[in-house]
Amino acid sequence: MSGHARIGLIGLGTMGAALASNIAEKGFDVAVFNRTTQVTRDFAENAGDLAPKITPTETLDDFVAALSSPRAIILMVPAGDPVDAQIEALRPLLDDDDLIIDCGNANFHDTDRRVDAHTGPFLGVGVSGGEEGARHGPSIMAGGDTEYWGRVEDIMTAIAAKHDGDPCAALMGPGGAGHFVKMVHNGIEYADMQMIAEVYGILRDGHGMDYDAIGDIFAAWNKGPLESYLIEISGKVAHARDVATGKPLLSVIVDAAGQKGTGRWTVIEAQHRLAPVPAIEAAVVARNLSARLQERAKGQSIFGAAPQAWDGLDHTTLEQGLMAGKILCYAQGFEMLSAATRDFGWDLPMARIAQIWREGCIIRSSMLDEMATALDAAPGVNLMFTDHFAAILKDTHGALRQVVAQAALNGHPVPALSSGLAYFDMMRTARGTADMIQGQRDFFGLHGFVHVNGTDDQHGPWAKEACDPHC
Ligand SMILES: NC(=O)C1=CN([C@@H]2O[C@H](COP(=O)(O)OP(=O)(O)OC[C@H]3O[C@@H](n4cnc5c(N)ncnc54)[C@H](OP(=O)(O)O)[C@@H]3O)[C@@H](O)[C@H]2O)C=CC1
Ligand SMILES: O=C(CO)[C@H](O)[C@H](O)COP(=O)(O)O
Repeated sequence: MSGHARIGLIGLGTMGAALASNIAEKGFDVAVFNRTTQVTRDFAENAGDLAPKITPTETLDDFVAALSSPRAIILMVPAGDPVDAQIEALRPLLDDDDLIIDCGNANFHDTDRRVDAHTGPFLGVGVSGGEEGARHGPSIMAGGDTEYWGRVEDIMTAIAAKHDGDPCAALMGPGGAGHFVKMVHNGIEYADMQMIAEVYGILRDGHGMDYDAIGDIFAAWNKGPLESYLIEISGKVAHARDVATGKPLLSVIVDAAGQKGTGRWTVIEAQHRLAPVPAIEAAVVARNLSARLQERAKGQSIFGAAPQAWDGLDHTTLEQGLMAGKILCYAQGFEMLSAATRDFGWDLPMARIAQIWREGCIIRSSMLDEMATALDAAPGVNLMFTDHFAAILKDTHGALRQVVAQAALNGHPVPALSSGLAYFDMMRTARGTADMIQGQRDFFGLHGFVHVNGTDDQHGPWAKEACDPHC
């Protein structure tokens, strides 16, 4: 038996409820189901004008029966076991050709596994934009077969954010490609957020500014080259007040960052791909360290507080330093996507990825439009070497250096900004210091090195002398 709803959605939490409303608002009939039935009832009751497009269901059988055939079902439940359990519960109720679409933040390895299991048509789709994005237009990164994407592309492009009319939704490639791109998006998100937090720390502890003044600076930067969602909300967060006490909100938030895993996955996967993403690594490490509240308090009691007040850097230097840092973390993210293209035989559409990140997602930024243009003009080139961004980095890396140097001299931890700078400096140093690493490796393990004359598998004098007492 098949019903009339064009698509189904399971999981009416923060994202699922917003996504279902978005789908209904765009004119598609949507059937919904939630593990806790009262949530479904509340959702339906509060649907207002959208109610005629929404079919609330209270059993999986009714949910499946409400869908038109071939069915398409979005899962918006926590990643991991809940997704497998939901698939297992659904498949016996479905026809062989019915499509399941996991729109949560799945680990792309899980998505690959689910596709390879061949239990039925499956798409792994990364969705970014938080609740607001899901409700009014997220960025959508899909992975799977072109045919399956084709079945729901009209819905996905209708609900997606638009940039000058261009939907921020696209098929990234087969299997886990969509969730891979979403994972890297989140890795960039971590680094971008961390860099902003580091500059906030300099303004608060170095310059001694109050929260409103810091909010004003972020608001001003949001009108310039740093214009982005994360800068915008950082200004709003700095201006916000705690409802209970009336104090600045930031002053009452414990400085221990949460994390659900996508940043960590990015870093682990980057190591497997030999893709250097030091700013993202630094951001993950910073979140881990932030959670060590007692140890940090102990450290302060032993060594004294680290952040020292100092005369400060002018705001333009901070703004430019943050610009350079931001470009370098996006460059690292795109390089990781290139590594996946190479290693997995995917053909990730770099410029298109930058395009679909221009609106809707958490890392949306005015720079992404320029990144899309730069990556389109120079396919396969590291973003930092493209004409446009190389020119900006030439103008701004000095500011980043000043920020990092002054922060270090005054005891302000700026791990992501300094990792960004180290990446920049390594990537602009033709002859680095790995000759010493190779010499050391050959000395203790006869691992061999490449001679500058081009001959490989060379050894130092210790090889011939079987490591006599002088070597
Ligand atoms: N929040 C965000 O900003 C974003 C989240 N995501 C991803 O979207 C997915 C959903 O996140 P979000 O909406 O925030 O989560 P919520 O916690 O708000 O909602 C989770 C939903 O999943 C249901 N659920 C939980 N566990 C199970 C289970 N074992 N079996 C079946 N249903 C279950 C819950 O039902 P019940 O009411 O019964 O508890 C609820 O409807 C996650 O993968 C998340 O990482 C992606 C982008 C942004
Ligand atoms: O995917 C998202 C944004 O793009 C989610 O909000 C995700 O939860 C953010 O990651 P974390 O919780 O680890 O900060």
